[in-house]
Amino acid sequence: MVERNSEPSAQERAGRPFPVSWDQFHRDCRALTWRLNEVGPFHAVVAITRGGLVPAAIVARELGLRVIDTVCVASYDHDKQGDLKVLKGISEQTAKLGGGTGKGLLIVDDLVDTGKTGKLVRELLPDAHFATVYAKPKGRPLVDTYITEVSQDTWIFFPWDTALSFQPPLRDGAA
Ligand SMILES: O=P(O)(O)OC[C@H]1O[C@H](OP(=O)(O)OP(=O)(O)O)[C@H](O)[C@@H]1O
Ligand SMILES: Nc1nc2[nH]cnc2c(=O)[nH]1
Ligand SMILES: [Mg+2]
Repeated sequence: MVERNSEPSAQERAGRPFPVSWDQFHRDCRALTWRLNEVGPFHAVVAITRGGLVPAAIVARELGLRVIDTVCVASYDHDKQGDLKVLKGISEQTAKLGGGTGKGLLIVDDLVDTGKTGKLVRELLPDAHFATVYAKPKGRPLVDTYITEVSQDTWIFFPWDTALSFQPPLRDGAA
């Protein structure tokens, strides 16, 4: 565990682990697309980096969309949330497709937690449709479409951040 000072990280505060496999993530992204298919059509997908890139690729593939842009945001340093910074906004071409307000654009992220990232991107593109795969209660009101809600004290472990590892048997003190 990376610990930089004595303050507990967001991950430690969350406590309840929710590991997601590639298979599960793919299934959840497909389920998200089923819902989005009823809402569209969309002109383009806007992925919130970096976590939004993976679901954005799957959703774009399923919806037949080939224009994919990014809003690049830096906030959590591993698992501690600092000030939000927009490192890159959408291109002029994508902004035009969204009529300046994001209408007809589909913003995709892996999850909303506190909602800070979602709020910032919604301010940039108020009329866009915002979809995430997972949602925690604080951020949920910001999202138009999501698949699975988890409690606020859950920490989601994504497959690109994790690896298979040995677990000791319950008898030997495993949690
Ligand atoms: O609702 P919030 O409390 O703002 O948290 C949600 C954001 O946190 C994670 O991204 P992170 O900032 O960790 O960066 P990453 O996508 O580059 O991993 C996640 O991918 C969301 O974008
Ligand atoms: N991986 C991961 N990143 C997050 N960023 C904010 N909340 C979470 C979470 O539950 N899991
Ligand atoms: Mg992110």
